[in-house]
Amino acid sequence: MMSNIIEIKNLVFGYEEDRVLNNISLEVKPGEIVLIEGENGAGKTTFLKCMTGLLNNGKSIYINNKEVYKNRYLLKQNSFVMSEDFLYDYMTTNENIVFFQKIFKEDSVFIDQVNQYLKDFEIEKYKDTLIKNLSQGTRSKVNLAIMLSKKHKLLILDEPFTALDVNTQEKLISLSKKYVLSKEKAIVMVTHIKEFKKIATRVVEIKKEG
Ligand SMILES: Nc1ncnc2c1ncn2[C@@H]1O[C@H](COP(=O)(O)OP(=O)(O)OP(=O)(O)O)[C@@H](O)[C@H]1O
Repeated sequence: MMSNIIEIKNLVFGYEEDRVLNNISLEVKPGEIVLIEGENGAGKTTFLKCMTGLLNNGKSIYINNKEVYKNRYLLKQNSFVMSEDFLYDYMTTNENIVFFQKIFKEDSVFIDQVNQYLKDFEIEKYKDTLIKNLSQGTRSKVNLAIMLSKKHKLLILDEPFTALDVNTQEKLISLSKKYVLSKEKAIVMVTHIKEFKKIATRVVEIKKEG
């Protein structure tokens, strides 16, 4: 029996009084690419943020049969690319990489891997540039290089392509296919890009409340 990478059990969440997510459950297995669909405002981003622990403190989210709430170290196996990144504007690309290595408690393999992605994405020349001076697309690539290099079992993607060129989109798609084939990692994503939707192994719809 393959164990789940993550389980969401009866998740209920609302920002104020109104519920956005009402009793959502989902189990994700290694090798799956789950596409989350739903109309605008249905709660797709909210759902992904609950999965990452950015909202709701990890309540109702289970990794290794333990609730992330009170066991936040479990989040270590998640990596996520959301519409906003967490890069520091007044540090260079390189300084951000070293900073995130510390935050994620990664070893030197992490640095080598990020540098390889910088090469693959053809943005090596921006290593000593302040993040605030990068174009949106280059910035997204730096973030992606960092997040893909973090050790993870689950990659959470919320419209990661908005600022990415077709070349980088293709690289991310072929990387994702490897996740499916190796059956070691999984992806949960929200995207409107057709090419990326095609590689989903499952579609889950979130319905708007009320
Ligand atoms: N920070 C917030 N504070 C209060 N309400 C919020 C906040 N973020 C989102 N909402 C509300 O929660 C609901 C779900 O929003 P969410 O962004 O999760 O939907 P979505 O399905 O991702 O939408 P879209 O397809 O438009 O990106 C919406 O009614 C939205 O107005």
